[in-house]
Amino acid sequence: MNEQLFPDNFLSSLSAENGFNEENFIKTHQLSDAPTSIRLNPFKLSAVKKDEQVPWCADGFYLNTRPSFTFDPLFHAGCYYVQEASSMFIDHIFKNIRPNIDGAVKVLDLCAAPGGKSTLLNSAINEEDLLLANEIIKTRVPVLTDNLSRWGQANVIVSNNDPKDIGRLKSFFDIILVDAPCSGSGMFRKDPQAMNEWSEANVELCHQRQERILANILPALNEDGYLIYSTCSYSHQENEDILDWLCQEFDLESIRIPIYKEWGIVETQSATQKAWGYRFYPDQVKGEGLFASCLKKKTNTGDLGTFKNNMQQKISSKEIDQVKAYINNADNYYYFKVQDDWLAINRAHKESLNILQRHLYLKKSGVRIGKLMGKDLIPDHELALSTIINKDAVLQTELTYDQAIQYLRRDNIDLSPTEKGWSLMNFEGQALGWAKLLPNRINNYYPKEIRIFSSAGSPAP
Ligand SMILES: C[S@@+](CC[C@H](N)C(=O)[O-])C[C@H]1O[C@@H](n2cnc3c(N)ncnc32)[C@H](O)[C@@H]1O
Repeated sequence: MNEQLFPDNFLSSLSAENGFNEENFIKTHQLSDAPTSIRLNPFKLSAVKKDEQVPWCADGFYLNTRPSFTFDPLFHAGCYYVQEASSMFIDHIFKNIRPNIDGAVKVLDLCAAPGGKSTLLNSAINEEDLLLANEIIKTRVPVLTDNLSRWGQANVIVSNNDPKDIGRLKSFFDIILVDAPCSGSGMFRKDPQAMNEWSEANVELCHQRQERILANILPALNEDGYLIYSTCSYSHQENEDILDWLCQEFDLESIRIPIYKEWGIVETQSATQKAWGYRFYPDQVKGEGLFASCLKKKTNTGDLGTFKNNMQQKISSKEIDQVKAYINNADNYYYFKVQDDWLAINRAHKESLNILQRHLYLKKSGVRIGKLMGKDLIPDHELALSTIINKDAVLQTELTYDQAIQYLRRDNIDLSPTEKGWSLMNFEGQALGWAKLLPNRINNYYPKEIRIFSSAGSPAP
C-alpha cells in the first residue's frame, strides 16, 4: 500500500528523520486535503473573507472552503496572495532577525518566482528597505513581476539573472533568502504528480545544485548578514546536510529561531549538531511540507568598491513635475525613464538602482508610471495597482461585481460614463486597472496577458 502511494524508497529514506511519524504521515496523505490559506496585503486593507489565523504569520489566514480566486476581483487587485501556510514561516524568521540589523536593509529573494515569498518579504520590509526579487528562468519572470506589481510597493526591483551574476555584488545584501529548487516531496499531498519526479538520484542532483547556488550567492551577503535557506523537501541531503556544509565551508553560524510547541513544527539539528532547522510535516502542522533555517555570515568578502555613475539621464524638471502630480508624497521618490516610460522608486534606492542596472537584467524597477504625451499621461497598469498613486489626480469608477468581472475579462462593460478621460476601475474601492471613458463607450485597458481567460461562468461573489 505504502509503496503504491509513494515513490520507491521514499518512506524508508525518511525513517530516521527527527519527528517523522510514518503512520500518521501516510494517513494524512491518504485522507486529508491540503488546507487553503491566504496572506493579506497589509498595504491594501479590504473586506477579504478569512476564517482562522495562521499561528506563525500575522497576515496569514486559513479559509474553511476554497473559493474561486480567479473570480474574486480583490485577488486581482492584490489584496491578498494565495500561499501555502507553512511557507509563511519565513515571515516569522524575518521578524526575528530584522531587529538585529540597524538602519535600512537590502534583501534578496534569489529564487523568487512566482513570488509567494517575495510578496511576503515585501510586506515585512520598510519603505527605506529594498527588495531584489530574482528569477533565473525567463519564462517565470512575468508571473513574478505581475504578483509584485499587484502588491503595489515602490521599493522592489525584479531581475532575471543566474545566481553567479548576483554573487559579483560583493557584500551588497543584508538578508538573502534562498528558497531553493528541490525534489519537492513537501508538495506530494497538494500535487501528487510531483511523486513521479521523485527519486534518490534526483535528491542527490538537487543537493548538488543547492550547493552550487549557495556557493555562488554567498559573496553577495554582507558580514553579519543573514541567509534564510528553505526547501519544500523532506530529504536530509537537501536540508540539514546543506546546513552542515554551509557552516563548515563558509564558516556560517546557525541561528536558532524561537517557536511554540503547539505550532507542531519540529526543530531538528544537523549531524554535527552545529545547525538548527525547522521541519513542517503535514500530519503535525496545518500546512504542507517545508524545511526552513537561518544562518549568519561571520566573514567579510570585500565590497563592490566605488564607481562613477554615468547613467544619469537628462530629463526635464517640467516633465518630472507633470509625473509627480500622480504620486502621493511625491518628493519621497526618484523619477527616471526607461525608453519612453516614467518610473518611480523610493529616493533612498537611487544608488542601489544604478548599481543593479549596471550589473543585472532588470525586469521591473519600482513602479512604472506611464508615458507622457504632451500634457497628458498615458498611465501604466502598475501605477493603478500601486500604493503610491495619488487617486485624487485621476477619475475613479466604482464597479459592481459583474462589471468588475467584465472588466477583468477585458470585455465591454455595461456602464454609461458620465465623465471623460482615464479612470481607475475600482471594486470595493480597490483599483483593478485603467479604462478610458469616452462620451458613449468605455475602452477597456486591462492588460491582455493577465485577463481572466476561463470560460466558466463567474460564481456569485
Ligand atoms: C521553490 S521555487 C521558488 C518559489 C518562490 N520562492 C515562491 O515562494 O513563490 C524555486 C525557484 O528556483 C528557480 N531555479 C531553478 N534553478 C535555479 C538555479 N540554478 N538557480 C537559481 N534559481 C533556480 C526556479 O525557477 C523556481 O522559480
